[in-house]
Amino acid sequence: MDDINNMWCFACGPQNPIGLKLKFREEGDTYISTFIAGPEHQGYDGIMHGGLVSTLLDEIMARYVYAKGLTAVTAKLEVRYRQPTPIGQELRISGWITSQRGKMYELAGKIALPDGTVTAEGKAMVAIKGDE
Ligand SMILES: CCCCCCCCCC(=O)SCCNC(=O)CCNC(=O)[C@H](O)C(C)(C)COP(=O)(O)OP(=O)(O)OC[C@H]1O[C@@H](n2cnc3c(N)ncnc32)[C@H](O)[C@@H]1OP(=O)(O)O
Repeated sequence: MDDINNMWCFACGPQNPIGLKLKFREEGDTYISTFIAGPEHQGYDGIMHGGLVSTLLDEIMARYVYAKGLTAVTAKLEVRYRQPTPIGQELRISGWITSQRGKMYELAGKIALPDGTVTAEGKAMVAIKGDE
């Protein structure tokens, strides 16, 4: 999982030509990204594909742990699709750590529209690989 190959991460790799190219920032104890889905990201017309909604949540949570310098993999992911996530609107994706026990972190995340409407919520268990 070296940084050269990580440049091809589907969600955040700058070299992946079909990737989502997410960028991140930390606000307090919350990790944030934004994304505007296009027609190529939809399932039903106008609605982002649920698998990609899951990808956004998976990424914001696991990558927050990775951003802390740890080699992190998602061990478990739960997604609640509250409302259809539209294409063409800026999505605010946020994630935060809720607990840690040994090598296992628990995180929560959500996706919100510009008006604050939450379209999806996630919970994840993120495991640290190796002796870190
Ligand atoms: C630029 C780079 C981008 C960085 C961001 C990355 C974002 C992408 C995130 C991903 O999508 S990563 C890809 C999807 N995930 C994987 O491929 C992970 C595959 N699974 C594994 O590698 C291992 O199963 C894992 C490291 C998660 C756990 O294996 P271990 O051998 O370390 O643990 P083990 O199975 O022995 O269990 C150790 C403890 O954790 C617990 N555990 C393991 N998996 C669990 C689980 N899923 N739920 C609950 N508990 C779990 C397990 O019960 C046990 O508890 P106890 O010690 O109390 O007995």
